[in-house]
Amino acid sequence: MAPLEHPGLEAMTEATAPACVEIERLGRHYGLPAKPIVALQDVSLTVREGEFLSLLGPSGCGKSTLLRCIAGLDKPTTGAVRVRGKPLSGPPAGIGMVFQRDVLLDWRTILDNVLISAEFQGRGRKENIGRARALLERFGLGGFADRRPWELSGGMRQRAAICRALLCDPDLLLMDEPFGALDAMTRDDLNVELSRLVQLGGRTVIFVTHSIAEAVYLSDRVAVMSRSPGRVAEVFEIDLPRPRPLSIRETPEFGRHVGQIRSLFSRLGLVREE
Ligand SMILES: Nc1ncnc2c1ncn2[C@@H]1O[C@H](COP(=O)(O)OP(=O)(O)OP(=O)(O)O)[C@@H](O)[C@H]1O
Repeated sequence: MAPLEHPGLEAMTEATAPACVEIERLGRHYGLPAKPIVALQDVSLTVREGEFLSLLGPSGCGKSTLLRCIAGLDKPTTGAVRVRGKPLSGPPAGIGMVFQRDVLLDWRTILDNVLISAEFQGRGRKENIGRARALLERFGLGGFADRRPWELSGGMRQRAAICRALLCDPDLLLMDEPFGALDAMTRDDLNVELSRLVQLGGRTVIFVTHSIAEAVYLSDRVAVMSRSPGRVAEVFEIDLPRPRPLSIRETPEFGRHVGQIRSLFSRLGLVREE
């Protein structure tokens, strides 16, 4: 069974770690060339190995489009994405993806839903059962392996979706607003679990969210996107120490990061100040 951790990378600093994802002057237009919908324009960004980067911005600014381009599920109109130096021509090897909705198959057990990613990658089911069970255990679903998705709460289903994404030990994890539909307590719970996972090893994570506090809590850097057309307006370093207990959200340093980002939101006209 492959280890759940990625030892080694944690010692690297942001400056010394090699680039994992390089986005260069990326543009994505939809619709007719005569009347295009410009979802993204001139986006350049580098995400380093082992880094947790959040894409933060209002609805419709192109966060999901950018994530799909990185996942090789959508093709840029202009510019390029390289993963570990290679230009994309489809989903790159070694990625895991978690979507806004859990997309579990109702007719399969939770264990079999988790094992789907091994099946997709042509890996043996039997060889991966132990790892799938270990992941379910770690995410508090040990007793639910034989249940069907409709027997679980929204938070439990999303946990199962995360286990599925982690099964093949991806070194690049792409998460498209995975906790957006959850209640605040479940969201806090999963934020803590994800933060622990990041702490364990040097997995690179790109995480889409609408929530400033969630982005600050989880990330090493936060890229704030502006709307129409979607661009990266500014990238913020979050130098809060890890591990990060939830109580870090009550510290002045946390408040300072949130305040800086909120003030950019305000300057960009993304929030209304009464
Ligand atoms: N397949 C598509 N065809 C046409 N337009 C699209 C398509 N996908 C996205 N768009 C448009 O591109 C823009 C960016 O959409 P996208 O879903 O990437 O935004 P988002 O920031 O992820 O939004 P949300 O936070 O609401 O999920 C929107 O104007 C959307 O209507």
